[in-house]
Amino acid sequence: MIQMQDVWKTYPNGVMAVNGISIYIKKGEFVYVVGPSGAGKSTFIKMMYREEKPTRGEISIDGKSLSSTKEKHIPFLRRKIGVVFQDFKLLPSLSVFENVAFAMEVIEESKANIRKRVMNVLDIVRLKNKARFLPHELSGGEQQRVAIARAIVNNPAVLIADEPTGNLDPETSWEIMHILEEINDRGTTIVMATHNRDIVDSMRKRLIAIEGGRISRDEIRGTYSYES
Ligand SMILES: Nc1ncnc2c1ncn2[C@@H]1O[C@H](COP(=O)(O)OP(=O)(O)OP(=O)(O)O)[C@@H](O)[C@H]1O
Repeated sequence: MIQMQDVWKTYPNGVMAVNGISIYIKKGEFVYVVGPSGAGKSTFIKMMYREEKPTRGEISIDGKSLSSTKEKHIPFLRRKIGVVFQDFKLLPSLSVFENVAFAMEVIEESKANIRKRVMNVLDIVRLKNKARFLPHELSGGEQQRVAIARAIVNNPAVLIADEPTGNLDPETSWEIMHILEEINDRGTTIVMATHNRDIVDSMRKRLIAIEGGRISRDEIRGTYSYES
């Protein structure tokens, strides 16, 4: 599903953020990415959705190489990948429904089908009853649930989450995790960078630890064990 072969990333300012990472993530896996601040976690996952390009090495998603994908085909590739951020990134003047519909691939879709699909994903994140609300009328956890709905509306093969619980209290973080687990149960591969020790240690999943831009641990049901 996701393959990286000896991937390196040096930023233009000379910072060597990722230094020779090779991994294979299978379809349907749930993978935590942990490590100290500045270890290279965000850079590692940004390269998966082509927000950053590797300086060296090969990345492929679903057998398709990211480096040989032409710029004009990047949007098609991105549709295979949904992304969720720590700070939600919702459009403030659009309702919950519109935020999700806006992200939907709508070529040759009837209005009724768009509505059906949007309401279906709002149901998955348990926000059907708030479809008309604006983002500022929602709690942080609800906003993150909208962001998750938006990320899965095109039915991506992979959902990438960069510290999705970073701005949320523990109880709300757990709600988000249960939703991500449900989405994973439906077959979506999930890669999640996190500093949340409790979650990692309770929901034991594959764990990739990054330190100094390299993989320091790759465990089937790993524990956090970092100073956070
Ligand atoms: N756009 C950029 N330009 C230059 N350097 C960058 C850029 N983005 C990140 N870096 C540097 O690359 C290194 C790795 O950063 P990255 O954001 O990948 O770490 P991280 O593990 O996600 O950290 P955190 O847990 O604090 O989010 C850091 O030294 C950081 O300062």
